[in-house]
Formats: sequence, C-alpha cells, structure tokens
Amino acid sequence: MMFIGPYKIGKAIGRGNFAVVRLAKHGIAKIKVAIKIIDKTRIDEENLQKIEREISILKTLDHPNIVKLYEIIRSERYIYIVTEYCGGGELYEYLIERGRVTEVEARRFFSEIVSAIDYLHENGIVHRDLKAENILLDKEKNHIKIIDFGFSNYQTSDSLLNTWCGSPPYAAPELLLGNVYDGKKADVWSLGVLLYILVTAGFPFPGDSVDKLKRAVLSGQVKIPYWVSVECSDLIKKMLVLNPKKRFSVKQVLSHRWMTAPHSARSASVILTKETFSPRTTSLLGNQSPRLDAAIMHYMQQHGKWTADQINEDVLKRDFESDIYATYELLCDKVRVSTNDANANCHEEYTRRGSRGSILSGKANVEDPKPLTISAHQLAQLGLSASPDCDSDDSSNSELYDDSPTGSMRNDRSAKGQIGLAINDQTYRGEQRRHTLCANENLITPEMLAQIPFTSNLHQAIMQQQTISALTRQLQPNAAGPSHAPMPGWYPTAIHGLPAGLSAVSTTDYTRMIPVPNNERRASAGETLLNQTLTPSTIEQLQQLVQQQPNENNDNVEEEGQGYLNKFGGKRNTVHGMSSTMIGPSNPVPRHAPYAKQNSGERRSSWASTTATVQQKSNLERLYKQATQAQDPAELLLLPQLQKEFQELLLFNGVASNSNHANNHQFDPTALNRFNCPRISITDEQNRQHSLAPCSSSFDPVSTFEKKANEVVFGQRPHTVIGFSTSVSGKSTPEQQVRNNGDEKVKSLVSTLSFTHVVDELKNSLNQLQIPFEESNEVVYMEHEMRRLSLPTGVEIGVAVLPPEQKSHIEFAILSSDSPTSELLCDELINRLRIIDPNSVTE
Ligand SMILES: Nc1ncnc2c1ncn2[C@@H]1O[C@H](COP(=O)(O)OP(=O)(O)OP(=O)(O)O)[C@@H](O)[C@H]1O
Repeated sequence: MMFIGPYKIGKAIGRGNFAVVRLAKHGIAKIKVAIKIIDKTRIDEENLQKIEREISILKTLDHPNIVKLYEIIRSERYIYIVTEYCGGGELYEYLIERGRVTEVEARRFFSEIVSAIDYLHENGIVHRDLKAENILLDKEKNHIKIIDFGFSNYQTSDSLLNTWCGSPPYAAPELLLGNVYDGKKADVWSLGVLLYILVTAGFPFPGDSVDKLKRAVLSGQVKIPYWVSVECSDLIKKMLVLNPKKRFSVKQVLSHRWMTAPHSARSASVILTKETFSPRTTSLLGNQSPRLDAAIMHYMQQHGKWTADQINEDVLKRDFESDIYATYELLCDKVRVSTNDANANCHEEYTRRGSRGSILSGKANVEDPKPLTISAHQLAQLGLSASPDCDSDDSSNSELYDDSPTGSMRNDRSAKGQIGLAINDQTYRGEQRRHTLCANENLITPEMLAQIPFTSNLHQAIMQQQTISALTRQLQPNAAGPSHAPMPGWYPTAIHGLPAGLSAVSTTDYTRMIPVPNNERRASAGETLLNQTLTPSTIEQLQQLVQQQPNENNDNVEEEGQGYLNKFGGKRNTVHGMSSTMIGPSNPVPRHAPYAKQNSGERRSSWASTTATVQQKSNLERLYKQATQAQDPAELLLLPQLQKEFQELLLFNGVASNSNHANNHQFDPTALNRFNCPRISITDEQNRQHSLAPCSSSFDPVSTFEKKANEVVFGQRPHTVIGFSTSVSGKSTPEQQVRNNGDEKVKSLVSTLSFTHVVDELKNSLNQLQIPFEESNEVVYMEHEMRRLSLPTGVEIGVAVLPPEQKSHIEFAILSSDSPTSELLCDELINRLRIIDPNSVTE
C-alpha cells in the first residue's frame, strides 16, 4: 500500500504529457481525491514554470465548476497536486459513450462551463486549453468540473498573448495562424467547438492534420446539422466567428437567448452567476478574517495533534502547502456533503444561496455564503478511529513511495502539523483520543439570520451577541479564549463573498435544535470555547457520518477509476507549439452522429463492383455454384475463397474505377479498412435485373455471391425490391408499389437548394465517404429531368426539380431493404444535405 503523506494512493486515472493522475484517499477525512504527480526530472524548466503557474492559479480559484485544489506536496523529485476527485470521467468519454446530448442537457452542461469561464475571465485568467477531455463530470455525471490549468495565464484587459498552446481541434483561427491573440476570445472559440460537440457529437471542422484543420477553420464555414435548433446554431456561429473582435465575449454568450431559455427544473438550479462565488483569497485576504469552524478545529487538534494556533494560522492563510489546510478543507467538504439533503449537492447549495436575498448583504441574489449549517451534533464526530487505510507500511516497491515527501521534506507546517506526510508516520493513526464535547449553543447561519425579521427581538438578540463576540475578539485578538470562539458553520469554502462583517455573526442554528444528551464532557487543552458548540451526542453521529457514508467508506481506491485508461487507451494530450503533428484526440469524435459508434456491428458500408473482369466473374460464378450446390455444409468452406476472390475484385475495381467516377475521385481501397467495412455488399440479383442498376446481367456473380454471403452472415436473404422506374411515364414504379404496400423504404427530401447544388453536394458526400457511384442524367422522372446516382450499396438516388415548389426533390431508394448499410447511408446523406440546407424538409 502506498501513501503520500496522509493520502492512500490508488490507481492511475489519467495521464498527461508530464503527469500521471492517481486516485487517492485522505486518511482522516476519508475523501477521495485526485493527485496529479509530476516528475520534475522529466520536464524542462519551461514546463516546470508552467506547472508552477498552474498551481498558483489553482490556488486562487474557487468555483463550483472548477476543480478544487486541496494541497500541494513537494518532494525532491515530484510535485503532487491534490485536487478534488471528479468521479464521472471526462465529458469526452461521456459523449463517446452516449453520443450527442439533447439541447436541454447541453444547455445545462454548457451553462456550467461558461459560468466557470466567465468566472476566470472576470478574474483576469484565461484557460487556453478548453476541450472535452479537460471537462470532467462529478460522480453523478450531473455537473461540470473544469481541470487542467496548465496553459492558463493571467491576461489584463488590453493585453494580448502570443504563446501557441491548446489542442488544434479547439484552437481559434488566430492561434492556428500564429498571431498574437486575445486569450478570452480564444477561449470563446473553444467554447463554440465544445457546444458544437455537445449537440452533434462531432467536431465542427474536419481535418486529420493541422493543415487540413486550418483550411477548414479558415474557410469560415461551419456546417451545423439540421437537428440543432436555430437558437443553438446561432450561438455556435457567434462563437465560431473568425474575427476575434466580432466574436462573442463570454458575457454575450451568457446572455444569448439559447442560454437564457428556460431550463428544466433541475438544470435551472445550477445556473451560477459571478455573484454566487468569488475567489477564496478575496474573502480571506480582506480585513475581516473568517473564523474557523470550532468542531473541525477541535477534531483536528485531537487527530492531527496540531495546536489551535497552527490550525488557525494555516487555514486563514490558506496555506496549500500545508496538510493542515488540506485536512481542514477536506473535513469541511466531508461535512458539507453529508449535511446537504441526501439528494442535493453542493451546486444546489450554491443556488439556494444565490437565490435568496440577504439582509446582511442588502442584495438580492447575491452570494449569501451559506455556511454548512452544521450543527454541533454533525460536526464534532469527525473523529476517526485509527484508519485501517493507513496501517500498511508497504513502501518497498513503489517509486512514488520511495520518493514520497517525508515530514522533513515538507515545509515547516508539516512538522508542526504532524499529521503525517511521512509515509511511515504513525501520528495520524494509532490510538486517537476522541473527546466528548458539549454544546450549549447551536448554530444559526447568516442565511437564517437574514430570514428573521429585522425588527424581531430574536434578530436583535443575535446581533447583540454578535457585537459582543466581535468586541471580545477585538479586545483579545490573540487570546486562546473567547477570541477563538468558533464560528460554527463557516468554512473557508463557504466564506466566499462573505459580506464584510459577517464573520462576526454569532450563529445559532434554531432549525437544528435537537435534544442534546447531557453526557459527561471530557475537555482537552485549547478547547475552552468549543464547549459552546459541541455536544456529546455528536461523537457517535459523526462517527457514523464518516464510517457509513455510502461509497465514501469504500477504501477500494485501486479498483475505482481504472476504467478511463483501460477503456479509452489514454489521454488525448494537449499540444504546445505549431510544430506538432498531433491533431485532436486519438479517438476522434466522429463528425456526425450516424457514425458515432464506429465499431457498431450494424454499420456496414458495402463495396461491390459491377465491372468485374470476365475472368473474375467466371471464377466467382464457378466458386459460387460449387458453394451453393454443395450438399455438405462443409463445402461452405468455399465461401472464404469466394470472399477472397471478391475482395480482390473490389480492390481491382477500386483502383480501376478511378477514372470512371465523377470528379476524378481517388478511390483508395485501403479506405475499406479505415471505414471498418466488411467486404460484403447486400444486393439482389432480381433487383438488378428489374431496376436501374447499371450493368445488370442475368447472372451477376458479385451480387449472387453477396446474396450467399448475406445468407451466411445475416441468416436471411434480401428480398425487398425498391427502386426507381426507368420508364418515362413513371407509372408502376417499384417505389410506388412499395409505398402502396405501406413500406417506407424510399426516403425523400425536398431541398431549397438548386438542383445542381444538391447533385454536387451529394457527389461530394459520396466522394468523401469513398463510395463509388454511377451517374446518369438522361432519366426522366415524372416528366422531369432527373439525375440519378447508382451506388453499389443498393441505393439509388434520384434528384429532380418538381413543380409546383420548383425545389429539388431528392429520393433515396433503398434497393435492399434489409441492408442496414443502405439505411445508414441514406440517413447520412440526408443529414449531410440538411447541414447545408437546414430549411430542407423530409417527406
Ligand atoms: N480531479 C480529477 N478527477 C478525475 N480525473 C482527473 C482529475 N484530474 C485529472 N484527471 C484525469 O487525468 C487526465 C490528465 O489530467 P490533466 O489534464 O490535468 O493532465 P495534463 O498533464 O495537464 O494533461 P495535458 O498533457 O493534456 O495538458 C485528465 O484528462 C483526466 O482524465
């Protein structure tokens, strides 16, 4: 078992360019954390500076949608960045697994992302590496947590940046061009890409190299699929504006009508505004020093063996390099989570805070930093017994372990705190003294106070008490007595935006007045004032809190979090510098939803040729006859040979057909592998005879082979014949017959684009999909000229301009109705047309 300080180290849950991220669990608070471990010997000075900047920025941040920093641990070789653990994985994985999300869900996620970026920009910070891999989800996959501030930087309002960084698919055009740039506007571009990805599960700009991507981005065109609402498209387009000066700012994004559209009841609760929080340092660096929670302090004194002064000092200083501060924060979070309604979470807490007016701040909807309203009975028993987690001294086989910081490696605080950054430190395990405390005063939060009528006696009594305690503190600022009286319910994390003077409010929780058992109190040194808030009954209750909290008590950090790397084969890393050839994720999000599940067994593009050589045909025919006339099923073994012949035929025709195709399309047979296509095309001989398929013959070995293969592979024969009529009259077409039969295998689209435009776009799409086609335009359909594209996949596409609309009428006839390939292909082509023609109508 491996420890870094008080953290029991588990499996790797992520990897970056220079870091490995591991799951860990805090020995005292029993909270899971993520530890980013940076090996200093593997990075150069420049990157070390980058990491230091990331740390210094993280220290200043405090937003519910930004990963929370707990502690920085340094050793000679490693830097350990301890942050909150986001158990829901990356947004990227989420989209890969589920495909695009509904706009309601997209709005909920995106609102949180934008809220966090707004918060950063408000504080003069730009992220510069926004991407779906750097956006994590909480355990319930409800809320966003932005991570990876490795490229973040400070930017004053009028300054420009010049370091090229980020991930190409998300990079703004000015970055791709290598210009100086406004980091905030570059972030907005990435936000545009993110929103596009959310609602389409694809990237807005295609390109498998930086050059291609650059060309696509600089074309200034983004094709938005038809299913995206007009409002959402509008917002995406306003974020993906080439000219950064004309591009939306984050504020404009926030006030766009798509963002302000009604959220679902649940999502409404997560909309956060800048007033809802502020950097912790702001509140803490003010003159009004917040006061620490007495119960937690007391508990820490007992279990960490720190003195009250040490705790006060480190916590108020927000010393991230101190295990004292981290322990305090973690314990606060532990209690906060448990205090909330079982189904609520801290985000809703934020909202509840934000949604109420505050007498104290005098503002409506302004952060009324709701304390955790943890009454004594909830707080006092954060006392943990000796943790079995920490009992192992298995330090021999771990590189990390060997180089883990020891108490001596830590700054002064660790020595003072004694909580055991040393791996073998026994100080936080072993026997712990748990004092029973007693309270004669419960808690009231400022929020509750705000709801008590100003003029009421109760309010005045509380305020009076507040004044007295404030005065007491002023008179005895350093006394270990009354001036250190606890401010139950207030934590650094809850103090954000604390209105001046609030720290002096004496608190009594009238809602949590439960009978307090009058157990014997065993006082300990330095707790003279804690007795006001802590009750004997709390010991057991809080013990339960820590020991019984679902999931949190699961020590199995090794097992958890293993999924990410195993499943997705690693992290898509951020690149730095124009020279990189890397482009986007190694598992690129497919561009359009129909292809979102690249490995789906259902999706089969097919490749058949109608132009086999005579020799190939006869060879196939012979093999086919042998196979089909075989009495013995074993002779079906001939099929692999047939398959091989067929593949050769495909390759032959793939190369040979280059010159035959429109636009001199370069057909690359290796594309078959890329598209994961089986070499089977499902067509029907009869169909070929009676429909328009060119090069039909009475015996088409290719199609008969396919038919046989179809039987073998799919266990059924293709049977339905759907197709356009060749007849000039257009009567009694197979298509009509099918329709009469109630079968809807002809998909139609009426486009507002011109006939030529539609045909060109279809041909482009087919070329992009690397599907060969035959084009003919002599056909007349319902007395109108019709362009026909015949595909070897069993799809016939007819395009005509029909009165009275004079719009392009496109029909996709599926010749083999049971071919999933044909269905998917038609859908894909229709989707592509809709992207360029959102006003088109499906019939
Ligand atoms: N707090 C966390 N909770 C859960 N997983 C995390 C957390 N922090 C990081 N990870 C995982 O580890 C991965 C790498 O983390 P991070 O992006 O911070 O590393 P990096 O070295 O900065 O990466 P890059 O090289 O892309 O910049 C993340 O993509 C994520 O999957």
